[in-house]
Amino acid sequence: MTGPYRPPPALAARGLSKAFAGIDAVRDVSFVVPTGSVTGLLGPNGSGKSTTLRMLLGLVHPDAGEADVAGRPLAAHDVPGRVVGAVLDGRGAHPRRTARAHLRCLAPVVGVSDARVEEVLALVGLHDVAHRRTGTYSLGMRQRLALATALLGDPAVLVLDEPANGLDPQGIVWLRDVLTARARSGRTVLVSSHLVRELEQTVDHLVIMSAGRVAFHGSLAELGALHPPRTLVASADPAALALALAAAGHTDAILGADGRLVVTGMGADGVASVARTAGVPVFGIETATTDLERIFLSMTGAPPPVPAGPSTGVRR
Ligand SMILES: Nc1ncnc2c1ncn2[C@@H]1O[C@H](COP(=O)(O)OP(=O)(O)OP(=O)(O)O)[C@@H](O)[C@H]1O
Repeated sequence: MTGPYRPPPALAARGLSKAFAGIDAVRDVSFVVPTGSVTGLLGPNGSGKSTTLRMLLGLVHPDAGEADVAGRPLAAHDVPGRVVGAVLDGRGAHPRRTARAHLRCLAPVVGVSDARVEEVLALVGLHDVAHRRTGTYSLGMRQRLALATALLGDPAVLVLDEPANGLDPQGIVWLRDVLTARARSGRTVLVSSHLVRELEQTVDHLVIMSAGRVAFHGSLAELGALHPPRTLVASADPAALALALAAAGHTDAILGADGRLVVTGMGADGVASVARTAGVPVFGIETATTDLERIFLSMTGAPPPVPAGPSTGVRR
């Protein structure tokens, strides 16, 4: 019996490895990027994100492993530029060329017209400055132009390496909207960052890399399930409460540094009910939702990020 047709994943990495001068940059990396998702590739600097993206795009030859885009190697597609668009760094346009001329040059390569050039210029907010030479552009403007270049062929898959670099807070919100709109229309985005906050409101799937390996791969819900929320309870008698919880079959409670009992895997209502039944007074109870940044740091051993500056850490 055959089941319903399932499209291949938008991107698939199978056992990708790469060493430079004998030092592993990426080791046995496997993951899939589901079609229609915004998938975040998250990892500290030097964890192997760029090398992985370049292997997926056929720009770096892996020492071992294979990469597929929409079910086959990118080179096996007739017009690769219509299948995948990439932003690997903010450079790429000749500084003496205008943004419009740069895109018009590339349009025939991916088989689109000048009208599409105007469309992507408008989409990335560069229409009014498209006549200027790109050498006069700010880093954020160059990022927008790089995104316009990647979008030119309206590809099914977008691969973006740290696209938020150089964008101001409004730019990051704008980028987030562009990426989620692509996913809503059934296309796919793989976007890398070393900053959790840049991605956490945008992605539905995550690949977390640490020291060249995959530390986690799955949906945000699956990540959350690995790290259940904790309930913090201020009680006159935390020891009695811990005993009451244990008697109720719940043993995962420890005394926190601030004197509160930290109960993992049981919600505030449940803890309150046990406390009430046991007659243990409780004078404060709160749920500590597991934030993505804490999980990321625990998985990668990355140093805490610098406090959010003007171009990072934007929340809507
Ligand atoms: N062409 C290269 N030659 C030598 N070493 C390289 C090369 N490209 C990457 N590396 C090394 O491989 C490791 C992984 O680098 P990579 O750029 O893939 O990581 P990354 O997670 O993208 O980091 P970043 O966010 O800093 O770009 C690093 O130690 C890097 O120095």
